[in-house]
Amino acid sequence: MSFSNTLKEKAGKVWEDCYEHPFLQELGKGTLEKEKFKFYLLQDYRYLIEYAKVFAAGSIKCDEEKYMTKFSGVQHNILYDEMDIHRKYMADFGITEKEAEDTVQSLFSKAYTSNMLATAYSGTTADIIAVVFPCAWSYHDYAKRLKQSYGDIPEDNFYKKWIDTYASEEFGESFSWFYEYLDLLCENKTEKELKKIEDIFRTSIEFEFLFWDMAYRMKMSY
Ligand SMILES: Cc1ncc(C[n+]2csc(CCO)c2C)c(N)n1
Repeated sequence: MSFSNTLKEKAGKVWEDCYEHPFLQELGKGTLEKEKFKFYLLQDYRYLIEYAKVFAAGSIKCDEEKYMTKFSGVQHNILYDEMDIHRKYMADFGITEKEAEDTVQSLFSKAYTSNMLATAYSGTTADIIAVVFPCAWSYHDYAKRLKQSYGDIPEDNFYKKWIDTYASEEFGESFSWFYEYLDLLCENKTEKELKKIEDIFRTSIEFEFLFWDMAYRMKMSY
């Protein structure tokens, strides 16, 4: 198994704790309270703006033209495609773009994106891939498993679009270069350096747990 593929196992229990979180399980069943999803949506919209900046940093630090294009492509996809899912759900809720832009980032979300941006500014391209990797990989993994657990998501599940988008093969393809590029960058790293990459990866998935939990409890702060 390649180094990148081992990271999920190495991250340990927290990966499964996210999947088992009531926010995701209720989303799969379609029973999640809409107020909770609305809270998530607005926080996630703000989160994605900060997250997109991490890819710009990746692009600046990247020496290979091929991957530089990939970094800037993901930034574009976040701002246009991914945030479009949010805009569609926001329209259902009657939320204006101005309201979304004016949303204050919660304490947990700020901590998460500050950690990502600190890594992006001070780290290497391998560190940058490691810090964003769990976001894409875990969403794809969880959405696919929700589909398996709850069967094909029925039309009347309000969260169908969300689940189907992240579970799609197209979405899986969009970040397959994370595995390839991280493995390439890690080829000659020492044990100590690899351990650092594992720590960065695990910290992000731990923040993912806090993000689900924050949304479920609709908590802005401690
Ligand atoms: C808190 C939070 N974590 C992860 C994602 C998922 N996500 C964000 S950008 C992107 C595409 C490229 O990595 C994906 C899958 C999210 N929306 N919100």
